[in-house]
Amino acid sequence: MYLGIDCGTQGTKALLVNEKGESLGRGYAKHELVERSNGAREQQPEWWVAALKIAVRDALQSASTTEPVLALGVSGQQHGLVVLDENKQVIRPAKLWNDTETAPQNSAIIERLGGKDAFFARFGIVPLTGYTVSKLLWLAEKEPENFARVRHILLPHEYLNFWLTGELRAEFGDASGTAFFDVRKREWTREVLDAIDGGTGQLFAALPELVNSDGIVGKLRPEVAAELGLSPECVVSSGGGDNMMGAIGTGNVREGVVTLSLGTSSTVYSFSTHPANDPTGNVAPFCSSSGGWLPLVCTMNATNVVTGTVQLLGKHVTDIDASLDKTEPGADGLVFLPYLNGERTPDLPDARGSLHGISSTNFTPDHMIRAAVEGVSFGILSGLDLVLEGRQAETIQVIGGGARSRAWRQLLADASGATIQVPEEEESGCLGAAIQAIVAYSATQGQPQSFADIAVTMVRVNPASTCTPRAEKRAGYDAARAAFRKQFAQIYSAT
Ligand SMILES: Nc1ncnc2c1ncn2[C@@H]1O[C@H](COP(=O)(O)OP(=O)(O)O)[C@@H](O)[C@H]1O
Ligand SMILES: O=C(CO)[C@@H](O)[C@H](O)COP(=O)(O)O
Repeated sequence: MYLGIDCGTQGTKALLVNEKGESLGRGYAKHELVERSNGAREQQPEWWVAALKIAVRDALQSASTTEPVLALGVSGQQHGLVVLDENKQVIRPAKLWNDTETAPQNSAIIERLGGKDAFFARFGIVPLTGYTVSKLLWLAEKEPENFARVRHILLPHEYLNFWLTGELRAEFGDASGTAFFDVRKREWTREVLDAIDGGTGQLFAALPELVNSDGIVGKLRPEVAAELGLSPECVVSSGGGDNMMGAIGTGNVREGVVTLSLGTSSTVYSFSTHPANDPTGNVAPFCSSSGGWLPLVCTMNATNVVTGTVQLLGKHVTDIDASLDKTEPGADGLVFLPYLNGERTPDLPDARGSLHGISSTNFTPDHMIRAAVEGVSFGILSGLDLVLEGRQAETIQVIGGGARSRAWRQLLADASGATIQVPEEEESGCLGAAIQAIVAYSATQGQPQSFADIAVTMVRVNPASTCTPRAEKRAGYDAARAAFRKQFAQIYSAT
């Protein structure tokens, strides 16, 4: 059997599968998250390791078979910065993808490279707040002693691969989210790092070697294998960013498939054979982890806003369906701009959330919950329009914790006009990582299999979760989206 591990923002999941795509066991452990009012969002890499151990242990204990795990793959939250010293020890907590404390450094690095247009022309990407590059400049400015000690730069999934195998390696999909990577040439860019370390070469020398998305990083360290209850012969694939692995796990390895994730972040993406060409940076031109590219829009506020709202009102996420069922599109005029953590798309790292249009008829918990769900959904549906360049999606694969809400899925169907499907295996990041492990393992056996072939066998839709769009609701959602855009423009058009 094969193991997929997904280190998300809120927790780490592990999934055991066979080559038919049947899940054989699973485990989960939560992470702590340090959030400060200045926008800092940090985690200790050792927390991910601790959660991985619990998740893998529980997956193995719950497994219906004792077959050996032949290969594993790791999916990880994108963009986080892990820095190691000369002894390969972690120097400080990782700043995460949703850290907005580094917004000034993001602007500064763009200016140092000649502005947004010049950055895009040279490297095919425009750094947004949250990408890895600004975290390095922040470290240089705010913690020069720590900066001087940096000898290795890793992303979260690469750190876990390092812990598992002892090898320092990177992979194209996750590397493309650093903004010190040329997404067109698929190689590291020294120029961007020179603008941070003054050309000493310190940072460029700290970059790991890149391996192909179907390649392997190594085998498990014997002591790690013993601790996890796995064989030291277990192969570790290159792994990748959680969106790249979610793409594989939803069959988004060919053009025409659309995936929308409702996790801590909300993301929407669709496989492409060429890099996205958006000089505004709104559509991220990331590489996929199955050989091509993955144009992607990410918003920083998703289930945190909805979960926070229901909890504030003394309710539970399972109450969302009832609130959506009891209220109509537009929440009777209540508009929730959901930028509690600042925002990445639109590019407003210092924004904050706000409620508008409160009246005596809509000032109820149900309307408040609908307004929160609509605020998050309208933001990511605008992202969908950007990724598809205005084309209508026929079906969308929805994943992440929010996909569990039947009424939220129906809202997405009604507002987008697309049929919403949920994969049979809900943990798409884990499944994608396991599929990648199978691809990598098959190559070591001299019988290489392709991502597309395996996805056809292993990725299935759960028909019971499908939601088809209701034409009679479309006008209400179009009006609600227009009201949302108008409110947004009133506040932010001058910025
Ligand atoms: N039925 C539900 N409806 C809406 N949100 C839910 C539901 N179940 C779980 N969630 C939310 O999903 C989030 C976790 O999603 P997940 O995709 O696992 O996040 P991440 O990968 O960022 O760690 C939590 O905020 C949780 O409250
Ligand atoms: O920054 C991005 C995408 O570019 C985020 O999607 C992170 O990869 C975090 O993912 P989740 O924890 O929400 O799954």
